Amino acid sequence: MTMTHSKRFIVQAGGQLRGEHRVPGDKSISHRSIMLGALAEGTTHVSGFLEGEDTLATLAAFQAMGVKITRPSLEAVTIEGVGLHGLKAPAQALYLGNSGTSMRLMSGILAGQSFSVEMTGDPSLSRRPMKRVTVPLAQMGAKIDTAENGTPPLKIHAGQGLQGIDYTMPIASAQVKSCLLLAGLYAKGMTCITEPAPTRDHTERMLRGFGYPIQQAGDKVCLQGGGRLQATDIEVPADISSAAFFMVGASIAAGSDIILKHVGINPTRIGVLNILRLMGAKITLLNEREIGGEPVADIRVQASPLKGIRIPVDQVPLAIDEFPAIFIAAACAEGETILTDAEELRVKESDRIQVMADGLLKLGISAQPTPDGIVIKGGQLQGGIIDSHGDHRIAMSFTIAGLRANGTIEIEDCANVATSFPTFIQLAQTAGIQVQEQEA
Ligand SMILES: O=C(O)C1=C[C@@H](OP(=O)(O)O)[C@@H](O)[C@H](O)C1
Ligand SMILES: C=C(OP(=O)(O)O)C(=O)O
Repeated sequence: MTMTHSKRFIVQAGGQLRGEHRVPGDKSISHRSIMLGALAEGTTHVSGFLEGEDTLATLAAFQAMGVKITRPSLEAVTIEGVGLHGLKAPAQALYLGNSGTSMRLMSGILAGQSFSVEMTGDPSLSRRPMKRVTVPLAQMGAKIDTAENGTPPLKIHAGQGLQGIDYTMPIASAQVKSCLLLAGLYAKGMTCITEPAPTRDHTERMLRGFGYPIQQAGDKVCLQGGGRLQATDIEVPADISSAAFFMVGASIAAGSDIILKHVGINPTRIGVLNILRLMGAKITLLNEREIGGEPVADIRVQASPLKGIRIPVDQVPLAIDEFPAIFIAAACAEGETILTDAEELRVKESDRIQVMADGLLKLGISAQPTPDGIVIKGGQLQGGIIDSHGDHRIAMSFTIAGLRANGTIEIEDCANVATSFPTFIQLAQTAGIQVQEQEA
């Protein structure tokens, strides 16, 4: 399969962000709503679902395994759960597109099935490391074949009979933690996962929401296999990872004043908010409330001068997907911003350290990659041509950069923005960015 280069964004320099806007539903929660809804007993109704290519890949995969899933409207999904043991062998390999979350979490679920199944992905997903899940799953008893270097496709063999595990993760990864907890549902005995640093805890919250007991103490989370999930209704909040582009945009563009409605502010997801505040951003949380076990707020962001900082290492896992946007804030800040302990950025949809550094250099900003981070010196952004390498978050970050550039920015290979934020261009235009999308 060849990479699609089918879309290009053209961003005119300048502008400011105004108004009240709601970005689409949280991607992590949307994936999990399909997975847990499918494995539950009874009918789960989801509202606020992210209609993105990644989450639709998860949805289609469960349909292919015999789960009846309907969509009464674009953002509403009804899942008729089949119970933990009701999935059926799909007729062919499950194609998961660009979505690491789908493949890693589903490998935990599929390791517990009585049928064999193969998972494949696009060229980006086919380069991503899977040993982080296949190694501990093998310790639980699973038999999984990968390509030679531990990358997809993954072939999961039937009926291996999993055992619980007490596993300390070498990397802070919510995908690994979630994969093993989901495998733990099928395992004999207890499965316990210890994380080296806190990561997003949607799986734990949602398992509880589906009535599954979870024990948590400090950095360790445990569950006992062999229980059942009870269907529930899920209201998905707006995705802070999508809101992040507009939080940075409003901070850097003079005169901006924007409100982002109904955004999930789970403490394990608000690294971007904490980091921007440390840089001097003016961010106010309004109308804080809790919906379906997740904290939510409207986020007001007003333009304000930013300064470079050394990013606290404890914030790194809490802002892991927001760094491309944070790097644009750093490029507009006074002084140097230093990021360390973030080597994980090199194995996302692209090498986000190198690809962002290359792009920032093209726009006249000094950006020095290091093995586990980057040093960015704020300055005047110029116009230029950027290769997003098919990475949605790179494409959206350089769109926001246009607000502070002194020339037109052209961004290549943007089709994958639809994986997480299919309405990005319309929302960006409505909010005040002069951006056009072209077929390339
Ligand atoms: O669990 C999840 O939903 C996710 C976890 C993170 O990945 P890692 O677990 O690899 O850090 C994040 O980058 C990804 O976009 C979504
Ligand atoms: C890393 C990301 O997603 P995934 O791992 O699901 O591909 C992301 O959305 O930035």
